[in-house]
Amino acid sequence: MSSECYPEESGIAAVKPAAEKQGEVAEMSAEVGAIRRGSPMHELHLKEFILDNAREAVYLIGSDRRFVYVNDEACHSLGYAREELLGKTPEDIDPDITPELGRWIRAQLAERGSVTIETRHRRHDGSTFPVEMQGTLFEYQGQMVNVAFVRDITGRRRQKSQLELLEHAVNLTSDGVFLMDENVRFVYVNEAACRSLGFSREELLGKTPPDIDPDITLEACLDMLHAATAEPGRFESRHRAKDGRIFPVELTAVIFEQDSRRFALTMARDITERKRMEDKLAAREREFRTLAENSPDTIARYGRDHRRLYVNPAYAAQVDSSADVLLGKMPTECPVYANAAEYEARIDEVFASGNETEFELKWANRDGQEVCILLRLTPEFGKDGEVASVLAVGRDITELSASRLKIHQMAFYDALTSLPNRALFGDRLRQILAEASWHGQLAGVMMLDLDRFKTVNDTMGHPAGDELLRETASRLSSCVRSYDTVARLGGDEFAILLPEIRSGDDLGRLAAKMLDAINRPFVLGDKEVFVSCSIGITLYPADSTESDDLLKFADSALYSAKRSGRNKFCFYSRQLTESANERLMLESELRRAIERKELELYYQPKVRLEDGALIGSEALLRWKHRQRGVVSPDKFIGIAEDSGLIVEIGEWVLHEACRVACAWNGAGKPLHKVAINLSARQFQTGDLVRTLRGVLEATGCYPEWIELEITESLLLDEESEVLEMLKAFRSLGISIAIDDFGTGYSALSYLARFPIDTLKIDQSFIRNVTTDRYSAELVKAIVTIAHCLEYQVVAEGVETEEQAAFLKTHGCEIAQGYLYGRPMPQQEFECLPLSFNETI
Ligand SMILES: Nc1nc2c(ncn2[C@@H]2O[C@@H]3COP(=O)(O)O[C@H]4[C@@H](O)[C@H](n5cnc6c(=O)[nH]c(N)nc65)O[C@@H]4COP(=O)(O)O[C@H]3[C@H]2O)c(=O)[nH]1
Repeated sequence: MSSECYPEESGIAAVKPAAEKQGEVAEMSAEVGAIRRGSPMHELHLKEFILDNAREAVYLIGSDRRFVYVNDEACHSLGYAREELLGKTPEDIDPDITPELGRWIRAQLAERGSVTIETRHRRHDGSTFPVEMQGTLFEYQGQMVNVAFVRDITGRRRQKSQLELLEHAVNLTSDGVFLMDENVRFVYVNEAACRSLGFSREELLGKTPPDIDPDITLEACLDMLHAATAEPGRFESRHRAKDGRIFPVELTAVIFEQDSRRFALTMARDITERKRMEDKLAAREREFRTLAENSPDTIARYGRDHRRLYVNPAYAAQVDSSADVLLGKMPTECPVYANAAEYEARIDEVFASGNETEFELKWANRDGQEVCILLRLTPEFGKDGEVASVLAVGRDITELSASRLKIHQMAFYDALTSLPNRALFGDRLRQILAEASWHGQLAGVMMLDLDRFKTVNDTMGHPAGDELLRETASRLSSCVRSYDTVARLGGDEFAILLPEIRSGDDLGRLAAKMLDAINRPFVLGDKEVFVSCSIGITLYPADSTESDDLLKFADSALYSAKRSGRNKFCFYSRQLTESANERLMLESELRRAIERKELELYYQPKVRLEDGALIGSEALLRWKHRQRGVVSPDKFIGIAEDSGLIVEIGEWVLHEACRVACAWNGAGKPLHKVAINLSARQFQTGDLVRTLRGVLEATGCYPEWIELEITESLLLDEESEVLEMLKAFRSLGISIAIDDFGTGYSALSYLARFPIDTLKIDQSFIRNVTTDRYSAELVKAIVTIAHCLEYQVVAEGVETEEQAAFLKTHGCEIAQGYLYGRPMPQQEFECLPLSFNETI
């Protein structure tokens, strides 16, 4: 809108009238006036014809501001009949003419003779449309006449707004837009083009590309314009800004024709930042190459198809190959890695996740040695943000891996047998219990130890002991399934973990199999050795769900197996635990029993069956506990043996028994032998002979006044040492009795080799001797064999006269049992008669 002729706020554009048109219209209007006032008819018709066929609407406005003439176009464009329009005023058809505008138009006409404005006209149906109205005022025959030519500018307005929209859009792009005519002069540039070069639009228009591009000539531009096809071309060049600054640009040019004229449209993008990034990338790539080529670590780059895109010299050297061979190959192709498939899977993983990962790659080198490489796979991202390649950096950790394995082996495996050790067993146990709990499965834990390991170790030496352990480990392992665990906990103690079992019976069967396996002879050096083992078994979850408890329970079951004669297996029961706790308590109290003088010896008479004479006694230990009362030896001797307290207690017993033997023997008195029980543990200290000698000396007891009672198992367990000690006792003049004969191995063969004087038939045979034929026959056989070997026979647990009579009849010399008296204190014993013939 031009502000020179109309107030801006009116919103109506005023346009200067063309001078020629002004003259023509004035003349025509004058003619119209003349016609009305009686000009010749043909002229009148001609002029009316011209006006009615004009493209513009024509209104002739009289001095009273009413239309005195309108042409056809005026009627047509407004939808009125001529009669309807004539007599109307401009305000009737123009909704925008306010009184103020009307005054302004009139003033313009009065002052300048003409006025052009853009306004709106309203049709008969009420719709409006934009128009350009040109009014001219002139005086005709003393009258002021105004003729208005009105043109519908709807199309022009639309075109204009489209152009404005286009311009706005072009200005929004950050790329510079240059439109060049056939002389490659800029005929249009957008704001971005001005901004990037620092020129105003006016400065740029009319310039040519060489004015802003130091790398191009006008001739080249013209050649391009005239030679180029309509296909857009893209190339890089440089632009020079108004201040002389030169910067890189990417140009996209397209040539087109319009109204037979050639134009070139060029879009220019400032690529300073991109170039900087590319330079930076190139520098980084150079840097990477220098580092990679000189790195002692192996470096390889992989594409999405697992094929190598790059390998550094260290890589080629390590696999003893060359880049030519390695490039383009996949890990599964070359070189042959043990876990190449995992390698490729890891590459896929990095491509998919975009995260780096690490793993150990193993392969055999040229010499067949296993090489271990720690590989780190790192994603390399492309411009699109996607992983473009994966970089694999490898470090040789063969030595580290070997020492790590060794440390692991040392920490979790037993060096001698290579079995898992206690720590690993504990770990696996916890893990298996967690799994068993999740899957609702049963599991078994066994504790096993060898019954005669100490003997082998002591008599055949440690190398033989080691061999025995190794062979035991191998036999046990061969008894179990691959997913069971056999561990060596220390010494001759083994533990077995058995997941996924069906029932306790499975464990029983397996334990029996293990007993058999260990019972087979072991060849140690050039000797054949027979060993047995004891096994304790506990069951998850029946016995406990806690790993520590299960170990403890298996241990107490093992103890129980040992107590019940060895070469056996035993299941854990709650009673076992309770008795174990009880044992622990008793053990601590037993330690104080001697100093508190709670121990006492009772004596049970031994009677010669032939004449009923009291010929001796057996010293039997009693513990008079402050709270518990008299504690039976069955309850505490075992504890004393296991804890080692038996050595001290045994010495006290020897002292006490010898002291009493002195009292009951001597001048004028018949011989009274006091039998003293010795436990196997006392033999193991090695000091027993010296101790006994010392006691005899200290008490003044004669060796023939005492007899030592040992069990058969002692003869089996500790063969050579025991034999030596027994010989020493014999040489001192002390007699030896085998206690509880018949309950153990009853292997008579060994008896002959030991210096034994007496066999004591176990009371279990005597109990039924008169009622059970088998017991009777057995007792008779024992008596016969004993006599053959020149041993004396003592029958234990004689409770009835019938039993005594049977024994007497069958040649048993001595009897002991409640029939003659229960074990009793010394004073009470001293009141016994010297012969039982009359009393019984
Ligand atoms: N039912 C029945 N039992 C009879 C009869 N006659 C004797 N007895 C019991 O049979 C056991 C015989 O002792 P033992 O076989 O040497 O078996 C002994 C022995 O092995 C051990 N013991 C006792 N005192 C000592 C000791 O001072 N040192 C060692 N190492 N062991 C001892 O304790 C075991 C048990 O001793 P006690 O309880 O005193 O039990 C004694 C005795 O009281 C009878 O007619 N009927």
